[in-house]
Amino acid sequence: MTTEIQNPASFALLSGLLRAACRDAELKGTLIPADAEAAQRTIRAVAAVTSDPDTQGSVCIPWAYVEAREPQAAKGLGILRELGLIGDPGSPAPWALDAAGRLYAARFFDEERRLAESLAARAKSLTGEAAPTPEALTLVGKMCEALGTDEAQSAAVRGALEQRLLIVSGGPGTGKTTSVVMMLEGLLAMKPDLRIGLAAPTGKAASRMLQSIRESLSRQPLAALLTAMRALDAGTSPATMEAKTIHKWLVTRTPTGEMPGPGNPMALDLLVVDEASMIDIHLAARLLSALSPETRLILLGDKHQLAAVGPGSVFADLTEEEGALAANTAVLKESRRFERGSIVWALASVVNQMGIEGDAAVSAVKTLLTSTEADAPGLIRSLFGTEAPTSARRYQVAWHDDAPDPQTGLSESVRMWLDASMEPYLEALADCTDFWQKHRTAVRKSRGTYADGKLAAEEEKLVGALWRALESFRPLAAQREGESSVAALNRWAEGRVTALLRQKGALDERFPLTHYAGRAVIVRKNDDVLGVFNGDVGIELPLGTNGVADPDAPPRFVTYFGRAEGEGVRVPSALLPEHDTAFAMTIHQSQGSEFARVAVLLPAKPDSALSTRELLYTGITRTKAEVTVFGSEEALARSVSEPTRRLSGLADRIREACAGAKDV
Ligand SMILES: Nc1ncnc2c1ncn2[C@@H]1O[C@H](COP(=O)(O)OP(=O)(O)OP(=O)(O)O)[C@@H](O)[C@H]1O
Repeated sequence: MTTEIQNPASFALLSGLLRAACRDAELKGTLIPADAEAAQRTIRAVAAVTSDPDTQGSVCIPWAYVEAREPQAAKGLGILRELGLIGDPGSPAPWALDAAGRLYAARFFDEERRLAESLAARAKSLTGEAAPTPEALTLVGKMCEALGTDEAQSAAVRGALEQRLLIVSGGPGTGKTTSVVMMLEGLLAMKPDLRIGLAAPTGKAASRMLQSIRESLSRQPLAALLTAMRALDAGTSPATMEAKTIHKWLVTRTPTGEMPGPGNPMALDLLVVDEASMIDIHLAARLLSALSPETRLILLGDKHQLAAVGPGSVFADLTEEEGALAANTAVLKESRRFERGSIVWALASVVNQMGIEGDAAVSAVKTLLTSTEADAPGLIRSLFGTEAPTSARRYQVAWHDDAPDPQTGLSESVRMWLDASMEPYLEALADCTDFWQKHRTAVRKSRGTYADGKLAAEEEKLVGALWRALESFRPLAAQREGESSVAALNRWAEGRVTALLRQKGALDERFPLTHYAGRAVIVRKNDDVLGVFNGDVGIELPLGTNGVADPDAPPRFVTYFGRAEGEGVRVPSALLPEHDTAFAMTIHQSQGSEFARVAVLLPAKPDSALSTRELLYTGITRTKAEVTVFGSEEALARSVSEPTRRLSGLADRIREACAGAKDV
């Protein structure tokens, strides 16, 4: 979200510094007033560019961009250079101008350069002892053959053995996890005591990767990895495997007792990073600086997804076609989730302008979104020459363009969608509420489960159904606040839930309605002790009165976090780290999740800089069955035609660093 992007703040700080230095020079008489005026105008142009929503999240500003806004900027630039405020990269000046005319806050330039150098240093193919053994190569070759992998997936799997740096980009269901499992098998065959780190920008994504590896292993049993996982579970493995957020890895002390960093790398042979498109330039630079040049690094992500909230577009820069890291990059295109020829595959392809571009892509998206199940195959055939897959999952798509009303901030069609999607949730909540009311005074344990085993099992079943109902739908919005926003969706959903509770006499309105049974929440911070992570979604349940009802005490709640396997986790709501209501979430927050019914709310203002191709792509690819897009024709057209514009010189820096990199 624009307000969360940090780099304009840092640019603003620096433009303040520039301004102060100019004033100082003017006072000292080293600048004549006309020059001072030119310099000030230039600084104003820089400030305007950095606060422009179109360039937010950028790491640098092209000088030509500033000049376009302030035609006399070249003169001002000269003055600022003379004052020593803008220098060549590497000079002590607070601003740096690179050879391609990009203006950087010097700290950003330095980060970009350091990141590029460490990537380049590990980009060479491995030779000598680190090179893959013929046995390991044969092993992965056989696995790929048995699975029938295509060239890209086979190259990715082989690449993990042959290189210290591997970047794998692929959309949902393109086989990233399956490939990682085969890579681990091959690497464990070479080194049975492999120290494996799994990392992701969010705790939820990190634990999901471990879970996906286990699930993938159950589909495709592999001897070395299965043995290692079993031994890991039993605590007897020579190998190690741990999943944590990147932030957590960066504060986990190494055997030296110090935090990892330059000169004190993490004690790992391999680090696999998932959801790498969510990593900003600061985090990427920190992560690379804390890795030994010997550690293998595998970055997994989807280059078409939204860029990080923070500055930079690291993953997109690394996977640039014909970029310097092309030999280290594999792009997986064959999605098993959205099969070639299916409607979501077609939509994602047109949004990403693959095969169809420009205005044709805009009109194709509109036609596809308004097609019926009967006419979609013919349409897809005419657009792509592709037949609908016979085994494809059935998907439904729709689009509504009615405007939000000022009172609710939602359009009528969004409200209807939400009401229909919430029906099973409200039914499940009604069943739960009846149960809780019936057993109001039954004795409960600290986390709200009933002391009586039979009651506990019955409640777990009802709560499980409530959880599944919540996980079956999710409205996703581009905006947090205002019209067509997460806040407006949450207000509407909250109204429905509280109305049900009120009707059942289960709402104590003497107290503020911050907590109530059935409230969906999303955790904003990791808490390792409680075992909940940033991005985890839970449902508040009443804690009960434990047989001693105090009529004046405010009701207490626990938050239930469902798990794919086994019983959910219950955490007293009073202990929860920072969290928000989450019947709806931002498209940013939805990365890495999927739901049967998805609504994608485009920004209400058609010219909003939030409407980007990456936003629409990320939103529609969260679906498992149905996706409905809500937004005006203008907002939809802009979302298809506007790619995210993040300006950075990382691809150039990597090219320079690779050209100068010595053999590792
Ligand atoms: N080469 C292949 N041939 C057939 N099926 C495959 C192949 N590779 C992966 N699959 C299957 O495709 C499905 C999706 O694969 P996988 O979970 O590895 O994708 P992913 O890219 O990790 O997905 P996501 O990260 O979006 O969950 C799985 O059922 C997997 O078994």
